[in-house]
Amino acid sequence: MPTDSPALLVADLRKRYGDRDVVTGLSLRAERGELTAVLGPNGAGKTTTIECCEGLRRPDGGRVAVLGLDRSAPENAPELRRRVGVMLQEGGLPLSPRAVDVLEHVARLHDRPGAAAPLLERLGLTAVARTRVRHLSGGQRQRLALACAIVGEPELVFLDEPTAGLDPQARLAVWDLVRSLREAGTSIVLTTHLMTEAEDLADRVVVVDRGSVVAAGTPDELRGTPHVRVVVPPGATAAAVAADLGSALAAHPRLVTAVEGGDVLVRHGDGGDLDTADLALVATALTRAGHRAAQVALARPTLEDAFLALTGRELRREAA
Ligand SMILES: Nc1ncnc2c1ncn2[C@@H]1O[C@H](COP(=O)(O)OP(=O)(O)OP(=O)(O)O)[C@@H](O)[C@H]1O
Repeated sequence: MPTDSPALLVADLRKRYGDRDVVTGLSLRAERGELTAVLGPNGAGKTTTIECCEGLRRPDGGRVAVLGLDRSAPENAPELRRRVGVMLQEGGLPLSPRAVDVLEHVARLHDRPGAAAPLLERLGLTAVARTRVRHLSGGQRQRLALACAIVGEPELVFLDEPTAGLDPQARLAVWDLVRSLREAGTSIVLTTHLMTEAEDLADRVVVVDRGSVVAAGTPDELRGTPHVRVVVPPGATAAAVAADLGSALAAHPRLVTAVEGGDVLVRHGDGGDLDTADLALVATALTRAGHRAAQVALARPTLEDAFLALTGRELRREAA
């Protein structure tokens, strides 16, 4: 069995529902011991992709290798069930048993499970441990589903939108747990449409839009470098301010001016970081060009900005 294989390798994955192509040649790689976030708007195909990786859906094309094992080979299924944890978006929990019984049942399916009680405590579920699943709130069920995914101490865990619908306190508890799993060396593949979740937790982010990967890298790589953002004052147009600023900065050819999203951005032509000295240069140039009312700031692009730049659409919008 290969030991240097990545936690997950997806190559040219394709899936259609009826006559609709939902995953259209998607390839990604998640390294062992890392947290890989699959980030994309609602409907981008994240769940479909992850369910193909979990063995819950049969792809129409492409290959999936999990921990170096071919996902489509039936003989690998028992081993993958032991070594991989899965948290489904809808929970997939039986409704009649009590929460603790579900968790202990799942734990017994694994070779070396962790203890149920500390996990319930960590996820704020101790008080409802003896409550039947059907009487748990949506957020409590979701946390129980997370507990079930990790109680077997799997090498790789798939978390499909683990914090969707949770209140801020429960969300922080889940993030905390996910961080400590990652620190303990578990490989994690997490889908999310929350930019902050990807930004704060992930070693690497795979950005998915309309069924394929549009970018992949560390959060820093995807965000790009700090730039100076000029908010155009009322009565002026971004194009006019950019043109005036470009002329005023002509003595500094490394500073490149462009219009983006209604603002004027100044970047390093060679891709380097801008600093406060560059900010001062831009502010002085704006004053010289007669745009004294413009607001200038050193800005670090967010993943939201990166997504907008890549797709021309906002992350929080439904995929068309
Ligand atoms: N079983 C199904 N039958 C038909 N269409 C489906 C099915 N499951 C998903 N779809 C459609 O496929 C597209 C991708 O859905 P998917 O759930 O994979 O996206 P997603 O990125 O996970 O979105 P979300 O963040 O909302 O969960 C959506 O348009 C969805 O309506």
